[in-house]
Amino acid sequence: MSEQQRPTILLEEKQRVYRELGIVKADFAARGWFPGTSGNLSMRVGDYAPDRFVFAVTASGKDKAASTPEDFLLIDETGKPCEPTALKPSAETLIHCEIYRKTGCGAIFHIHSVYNSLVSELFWDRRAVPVEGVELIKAFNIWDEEAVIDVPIVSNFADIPRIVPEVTDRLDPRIPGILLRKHGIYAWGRDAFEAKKHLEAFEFLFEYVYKLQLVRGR
Ligand SMILES: CSCCC(=O)C(=O)COP(=O)(O)O
Ligand SMILES: [Zn+2]
Repeated sequence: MSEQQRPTILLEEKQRVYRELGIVKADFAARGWFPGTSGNLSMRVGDYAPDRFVFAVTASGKDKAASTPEDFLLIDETGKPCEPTALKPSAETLIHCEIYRKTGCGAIFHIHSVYNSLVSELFWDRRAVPVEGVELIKAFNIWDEEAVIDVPIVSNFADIPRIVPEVTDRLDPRIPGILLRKHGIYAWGRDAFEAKKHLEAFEFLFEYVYKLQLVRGR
């Protein structure tokens, strides 16, 4: 996107988004959701447009439990920084771009946890984690009696651009999340509040599904 075409980002809007992401980052770090510098967060900045947008994303490889003035940078829809910066965007920025493009969401949170990694491997043969009739499915605004959902799982590759088409193919408009095999989960929502709600629900459900398997001796 050329300098001229780029939507104007108000300084106050950028600061508001950085502040909000900083609060989420500290919260998730306190829960142990960023082991070994893993995980990344992003949030849209400015006006929404389906094919032209800007978002703030975490800088790559940082200790996400620490709070510094260099935690976030602005990225355009192609995955490139929108302002001159020495910071490196998250290595997984292209996955964020694709999720924004496909879903129109406002915030995306990615974490690695033991339970999301376990279920992504346990159910790899089905390419989805089935969750049956658990109340917390309602967190995804699915209110059917005894609802059954399938949380998609896609291959994980060291080469991130190879993951992008897998995400494109498997995104389910009803399910605001996707698992990368033996890697972690991406969860999203209209805003940071909703993305966090979805992520918390996924993590609860993955722990439940895993423990249910154990209890049933499978
Ligand atoms: C050490 S974790 C490996 C990379 C990863 O999966 C991740 O979530 C963090 O990458 P980033 O570049 O966003 O720090
Ligand atoms: Zn990751």
